[in-house]
Amino acid sequence: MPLPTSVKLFEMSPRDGLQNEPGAIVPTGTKIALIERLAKAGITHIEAASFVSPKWVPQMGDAVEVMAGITRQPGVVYSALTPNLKGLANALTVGVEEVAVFGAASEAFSQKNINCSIAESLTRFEPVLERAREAGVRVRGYVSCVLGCPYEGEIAPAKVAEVAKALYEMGCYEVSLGDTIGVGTPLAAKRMIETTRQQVPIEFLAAHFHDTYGMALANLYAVLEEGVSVIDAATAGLGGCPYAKGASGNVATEDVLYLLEGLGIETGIDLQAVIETGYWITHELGRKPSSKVALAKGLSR
Ligand SMILES: CC(C)(COP(=O)([O-])OP(=O)([O-])OC[C@H]1O[C@@H](n2cnc3c(N)ncnc32)[C@H](O)[C@@H]1OP(=O)([O-])[O-])[C@@H](O)C(=O)NCCC(=O)NCCSC(=O)C[C@@](C)(O)CC(=O)[O-]
Repeated sequence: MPLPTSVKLFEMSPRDGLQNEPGAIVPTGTKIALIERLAKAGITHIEAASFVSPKWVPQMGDAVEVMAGITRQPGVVYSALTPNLKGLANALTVGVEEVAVFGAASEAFSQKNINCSIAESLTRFEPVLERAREAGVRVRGYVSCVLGCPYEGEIAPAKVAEVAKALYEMGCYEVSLGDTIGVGTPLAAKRMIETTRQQVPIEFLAAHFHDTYGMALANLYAVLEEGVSVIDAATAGLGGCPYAKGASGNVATEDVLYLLEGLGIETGIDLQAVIETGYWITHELGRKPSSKVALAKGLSR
């Protein structure tokens, strides 16, 4: 299949990037400033917060304040995770226009992450989608562990396809496929997409790859060749997974943009502005970006 001519980049750093940040809670003002910088760099889809239990994920405990505090730019979608009706109700109080539900292709991961089985999670999501529809809010769906699970090991592509199909048929406008612990390789990624696209049209699938084994860019190239045109990424490669030792964050936005620019694929995003944002947020967190492109290019000023 020819490569897509344009790609929608879904920025994950304020949510997936910061949710596992160890140590002190990142100040609300820093989260808001990050989101505003990302929008200024030309990113049009930003996962800004997570309305989950603060007991489970303390870093996301200020979701209401973050969403309410952003100066919203026209044309930018600020999305948030909502695992259940309580999360959605909280999100609606601050006028979200898009939310996401998140399931898994692994039973064990589903239990660890959201305290229920895959089947129970799908039953739980149904009223969330119904209520969101009534409120005019779009819902994205996630499937975790699509290329491997920290507890179950290999995951069958057919199981990924089954969960993705359930989310799509429930009304998710897009289903993002997460290599949560970054264990995938290009052939496995290709096979997983080949199987899943038989159940969900390719234009409704997104790739959400973590870079633990340094394979994320290779995996992305493999699925671009399959026709995937939505990529999730986190500026500076922020993030990790509490359930997988040594797991690193999402593939870095800077690295994805450099790859796409090299392939002549449009994103409308200013790479240098993202690099500067990556240096700024990692400085706030007391470290350096993990993006190779950011480290190679450095700061222009
Ligand atoms: C889903 C639950 C809530 C179930 O957790 P539970 O304990 O089974 O829920 P519950 O309904 O029994 O409620 C227990 C308590 O939590 C409260 N509660 C219940 N819901 C909410 C809510 N929405 N917001 C705030 N509070 C909530 C509820 O009110 C109650 O409070 P208490 O009476 O004890 O004081 C919990 O397991 C949870 O919050 N899990 C979130 C885990 C998480 O955020 N993981 C990271 C995101 S997923 C991810 O990163 C993967 C992804 C998407 O990036 C893709 C990839 O890479 O694979």
